[in-house]
Amino acid sequence: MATVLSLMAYNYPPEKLNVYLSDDGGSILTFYALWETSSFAKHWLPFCRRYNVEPRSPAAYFAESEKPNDPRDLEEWSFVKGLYEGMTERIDSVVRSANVPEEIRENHRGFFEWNTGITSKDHQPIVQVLIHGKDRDAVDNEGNVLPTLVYMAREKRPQYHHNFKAGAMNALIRVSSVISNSPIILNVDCDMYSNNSDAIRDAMCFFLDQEMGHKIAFVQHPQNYNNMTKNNIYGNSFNVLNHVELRGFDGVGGPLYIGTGCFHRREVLCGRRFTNDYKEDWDRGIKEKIELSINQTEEKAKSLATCFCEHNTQWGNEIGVKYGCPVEDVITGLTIHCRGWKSVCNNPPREAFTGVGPTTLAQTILQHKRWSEGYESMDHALHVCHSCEEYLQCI
Ligand SMILES: O=c1ccn([C@@H]2O[C@H](COP(=O)(O)OP(=O)(O)O[C@H]3O[C@H](CO)[C@@H](O)[C@H](O)[C@H]3O)[C@@H](O)[C@H]2O)c(=O)[nH]1
Ligand SMILES: [Mn+2]
Repeated sequence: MATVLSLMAYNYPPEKLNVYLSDDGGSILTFYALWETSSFAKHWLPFCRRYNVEPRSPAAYFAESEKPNDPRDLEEWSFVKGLYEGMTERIDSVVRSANVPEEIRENHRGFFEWNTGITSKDHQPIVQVLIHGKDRDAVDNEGNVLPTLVYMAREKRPQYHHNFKAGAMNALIRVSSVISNSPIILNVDCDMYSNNSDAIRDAMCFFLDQEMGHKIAFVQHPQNYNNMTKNNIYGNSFNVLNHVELRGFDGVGGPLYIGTGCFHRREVLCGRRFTNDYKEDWDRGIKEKIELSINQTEEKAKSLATCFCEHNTQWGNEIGVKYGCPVEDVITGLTIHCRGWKSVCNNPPREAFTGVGPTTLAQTILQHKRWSEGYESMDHALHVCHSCEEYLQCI
């Protein structure tokens, strides 16, 4: 939930921010935690703005920040810290008992989705708009608009292949297209958080650049970790990758997509090829006039998160994140480059994203096995693609 709060608290107009949590486990516990988070956000966001808080993950901030000296600041700091600890204690206790009590379930209609005894591998699509930015009552404790906040769990059925993270990302692209449809999509893995509240503004500078902006498909940030061991004996902090290779890719039109901390143009992710006269439609977001009620929007979104909706379509192939490869991110980035686009690696002095990476030998081996298998399967796929071969030869 700290990830979600760090993203909701970006230094960016809240009416333009829409945060989606994709829960591939389809768990009522995650839904409960997000429902709690939506209330805490009403205190956290104004607090972040007033005190220019960094980082905006409350877990990271309270773990590293010093108590303020000014008594009035201290009072507010302690109040918000208390609210955060209260929330995490309630969530931990519900998770320990693996049950959301009836008196809590009555507070939000979203809990009804779990009334039929669903399991993580067999359930209907769930989309719940917890905060709707256009709702006049959806304001923080200072009366400011809140970002839209959506919970989603795509449909899972044992007889349908779910395509792992790529499948989840594609469902997210479709669901968000009927709720916000913003031209830029940022994806952040659940084990990372935003560490720099200006990261959206920074990334937008690349997309809006008068000379180069129209050529840029995505802005990728390095994957930094804050849990590395002192001697970093398995090399998991990826110093060479983050500080040399990612930048070095500039020579061939920019880095590949590495799965998290990446801002994409929606249209490009959905398969658009580059043309020199390309112009972004910055007003493409859902317009107020044609807006449906929250219920209608949720129903429409659910229909786009079913197992069946990708049947006989190009999703996972020509449209969206690619299927069939354990490194779905890298192959998707390559495909985008092959369609003529460029990308940018941005590594601001205050790291834009950070999170947890592998620290033990077992975790390291598991990750490298997955990546090696991914690169190997990609190698086969790319030999049939002429423009990819050209790009690879440049590398
Ligand atoms: O069936 C799945 C599997 C994973 N995920 C999500 O995918 C993300 C990444 O998964 P994680 O287990 O953290 O994988 P890593 O090994 O850390 O993944 C690295 O390698 C992947 C493949 O190259 C990239 O997608 C990741 O961004 C990159 O951090 C997480 O947010 C998961 O919730 C799903 O939504 N559905
Ligand atoms: Mn990870």
